[in-house]
Amino acid sequence: MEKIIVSGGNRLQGTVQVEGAKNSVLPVIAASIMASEGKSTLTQVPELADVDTISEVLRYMNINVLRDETNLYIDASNELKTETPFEYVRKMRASVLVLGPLVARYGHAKVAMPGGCAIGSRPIDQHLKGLEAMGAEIHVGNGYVEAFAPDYLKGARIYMDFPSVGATENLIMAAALADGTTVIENCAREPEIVDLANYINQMGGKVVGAGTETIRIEGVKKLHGVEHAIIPDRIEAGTFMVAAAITEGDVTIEGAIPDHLRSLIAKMKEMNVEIEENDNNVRVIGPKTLKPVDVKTLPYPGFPTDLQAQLMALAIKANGTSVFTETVFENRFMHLEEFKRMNAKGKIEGRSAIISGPADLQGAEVAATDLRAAAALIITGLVAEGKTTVTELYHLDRGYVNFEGKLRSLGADVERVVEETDEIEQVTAEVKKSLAKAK
Ligand SMILES: CC(=O)N[C@H]1[C@@H](OP(=O)(O)OP(=O)(O)OC[C@H]2O[C@@H](n3ccc(=O)[nH]c3=O)[C@H](O)[C@@H]2O)O[C@H](CO)[C@@H](O)[C@@H]1O
Ligand SMILES: C=C(OP(=O)(O)O)C(=O)O
Repeated sequence: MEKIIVSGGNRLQGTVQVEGAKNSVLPVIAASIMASEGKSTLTQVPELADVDTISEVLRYMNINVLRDETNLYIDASNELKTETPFEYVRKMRASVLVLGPLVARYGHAKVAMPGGCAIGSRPIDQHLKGLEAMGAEIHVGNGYVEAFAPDYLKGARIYMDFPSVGATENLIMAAALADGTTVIENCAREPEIVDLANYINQMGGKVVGAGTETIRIEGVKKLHGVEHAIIPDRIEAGTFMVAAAITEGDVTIEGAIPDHLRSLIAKMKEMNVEIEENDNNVRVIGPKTLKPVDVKTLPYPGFPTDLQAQLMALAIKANGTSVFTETVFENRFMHLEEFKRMNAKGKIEGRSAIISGPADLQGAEVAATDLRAAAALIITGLVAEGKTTVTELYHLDRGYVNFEGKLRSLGADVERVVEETDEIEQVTAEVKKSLAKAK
């Protein structure tokens, strides 16, 4: 098993480059399914486990997908399968994003139901309600969701119960090839939604209003492949901003778009962090003393749930009591128990976590509970006394490219090691070897 070992005490200094956004490239790759002509070339694609997983999904469907470092070449002009098996959804919930594009192009899709994950049940009722409004017949059973639209989808007016990111993306894609115009109200406004809309419009689609609470999509007959550059990952950028601040460092995050980070910048300034905004980067200088902060996670442009664990790490070092309220997911404070193993002080009350700082952080063995918690625990290890070991790194690799290497380039004492297999595993391996010889 792999683990990351980080030794506390080093200030981070220098420049780090942000990758393309995981939460943009996944829906964009899903949308490429709708290109019945031509090929798509996606650039600034992050080399993440989730990108490999969704690429496997597309190959299963008979789509040609080739990767060359941060470029992805997709040719969906073949006749495609309209089903995807559980094995992919098990690895990555975002596989459900192929539902909308498949129903839009073929009038049929059968996709394994995405289970929940550690942070919550994460149902897809909003996705299905919108597809039904566009005329799809939905069957759920045996762990699968199947959508039928033999006369293809029709434009509709859809009011979302709340601004679900994935549901907004699935419905934009479904509407792009529907017959007529669709209006989606109370939809998500994330920058990744705007990036998806831009890609679909480059393909020949007609999407207007992305980034606002109402999006209007005029269905077209067909879409074609295009070249598209993925926007920078605001969550990775924010993660490195916190890493700089917590170590009293001085780091420039190249590629960060300040306008995508307004809520984090505001909260970090409240905590006495110095932040310099430039067109294509953000410079962060961490203070000797941090002030506490109150944060409530909300749909964009509110404070992002994906930066909650990271800012909590910073609050653990602040002089005073901070309150974090998580309104997006029902179970996204599991990292607090791991922080407490490092001598952090905090407790959960309902949907809020109360953090009492500053803590005298001690290195410990901790386990990642989701991909953002993984990053937050490593960041906390940067300022703990002694060594911190972080396991369950498959979480981290879903959302960060070479996280420990980038931290090392900024001066951190951090390495990824492969844990020696334990005795039972070693004995098992030896027995297997002997049996093989005996045959
Ligand atoms: C690949 C990707 O882009 N992932 C992001 C996306 O996830 P995802 O698209 O899954 O997040 P949603 O915005 O859909 O979910 C927000 C909340 O709504 C609930 N919900 C969602 C859909 C639905 O039909 N019914 C329902 O109840 C979810 O369980 C969750 O509690 O947005 C989240 C919220 O910004 C981010 O944390 C994730 O990083
Ligand atoms: C929750 C996240 O991603 P996903 O929706 O892919 O699980 C995240 O990026 O923090």
